[in-house]
Amino acid sequence: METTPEQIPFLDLWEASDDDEGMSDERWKEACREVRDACEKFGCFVVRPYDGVPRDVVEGLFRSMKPLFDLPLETKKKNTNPKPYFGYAGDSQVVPLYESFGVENATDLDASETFTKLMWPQGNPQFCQSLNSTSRKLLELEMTIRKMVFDSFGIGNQFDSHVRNTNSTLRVMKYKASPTSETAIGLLAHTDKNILTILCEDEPGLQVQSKRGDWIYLSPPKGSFIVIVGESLKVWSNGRFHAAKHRVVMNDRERYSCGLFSIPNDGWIMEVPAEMADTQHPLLFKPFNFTEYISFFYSKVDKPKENTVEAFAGISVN
Ligand SMILES: O=C(O)CCC(=O)C(=O)O
Ligand SMILES: [Fe+2]
Repeated sequence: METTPEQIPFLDLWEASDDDEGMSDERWKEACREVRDACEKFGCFVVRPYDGVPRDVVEGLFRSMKPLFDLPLETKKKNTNPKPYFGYAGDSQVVPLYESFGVENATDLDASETFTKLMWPQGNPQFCQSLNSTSRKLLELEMTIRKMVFDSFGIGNQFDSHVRNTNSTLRVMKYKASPTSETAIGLLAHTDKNILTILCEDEPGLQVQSKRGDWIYLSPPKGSFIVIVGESLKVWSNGRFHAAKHRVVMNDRERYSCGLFSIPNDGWIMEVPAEMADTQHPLLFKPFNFTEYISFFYSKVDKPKENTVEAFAGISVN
């Protein structure tokens, strides 16, 4: 049977909004519905370029990423972090084309300066400025989308306390081109464990798996933002949202990307809000410590590869 190819939604969230006035109430409500719908159906959507994140901010970061990845390996390795993928990652046999740096709380100027100093002890103000401004702008976008999610369920009053229990990390990534004429895996299929991920890329390569199981190749217009629902938000939504599985597939061009990840604070006990469970939506997750879940995920204990959060904190409903 022929089926029509699925399309990841492209949202023009700021369509028809006045720069000074922002979004009208009406438009805000509509945007909340669009965001919720995309999170439920796909766990992923694209936000088209808009003035809130000026193009030159992210482009400035992309320009300084090549010199960053060209630094000597022993310098790059100075960016250490005990959490997997939060420091420098590279030189991996599993994903040989992939390399990345995580910068925790890069929205704080101090954190951006510390990272820059580690990489360029003589200083690199342009890089530091780009890293910090991009992180701030992407976090603003993340918070707007997160607020839309809360408002879409009528619990916008819980947004501030949620934000207080979260932090953010900026990750910059480089993927080498495929070494052969065939495509090659840049990053293995996975779901993100955090709340929301906002990605920017200079070349396409990201594929998202639909609920039906098809891999959808995303090739959004330059300057767009790809939003991915993480498992923490899926839990928060009591399973209404889909944490989209995604991967990177490389062709003959190298690729740079950066992502802003909103993340539960260490030790935070994550709980489904009471408003999200009712007779039609029985409670699917018991409260759990986010840090313990991450340790479980990366531990060697026998666990399912899929639906790991269900195995850790799921309540079975019959
Ligand atoms: O490089 C990308 O576009 C995807 C990166 C990603 O999925 C991740 O870091 O979790
Ligand atoms: Fe990811």
